[in-house]
Amino acid sequence: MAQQNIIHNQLTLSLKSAPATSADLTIAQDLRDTLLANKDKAAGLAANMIGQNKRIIALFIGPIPIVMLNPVITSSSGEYLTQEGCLSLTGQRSTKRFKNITVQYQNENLETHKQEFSDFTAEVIQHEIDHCNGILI
Ligand SMILES: CSCC[C@H](NC=O)C(=O)O
Repeated sequence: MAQQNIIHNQLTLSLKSAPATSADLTIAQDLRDTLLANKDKAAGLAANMIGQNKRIIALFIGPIPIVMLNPVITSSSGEYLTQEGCLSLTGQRSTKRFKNITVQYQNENLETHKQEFSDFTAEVIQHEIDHCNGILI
């Protein structure tokens, strides 16, 4: 369980991540620790940003760091254009996002949840799921 370095290699970050299993819970803890260690500059992280190609993301919902394994967007609405940055890249880039999303994921106890998110939280989740698919802004 420890904070890890954020990687910036775009070739590595362009790989699609594999499904997460119960064998990957240490990665989930490391990702949460790394997010907390970067709380002044990061809203969210994906596991491939710490060199682990597994479908795990972490993000702040208010002050609370939330970890999601195998997140999938099951519905979305309200497309808009926005500008985003990324800890693994420099500068800001334009990207399309949805204002409202429904996400199915497993928590760190491997329990399945289905939840709706909106606005900035939804934007961060979309950004991190893109990372799981090897997509950078
Ligand atoms: C608005 S989405 C921005 C997400 C970004 N994290 C990188 O994966 C960050 O700045 O935390």
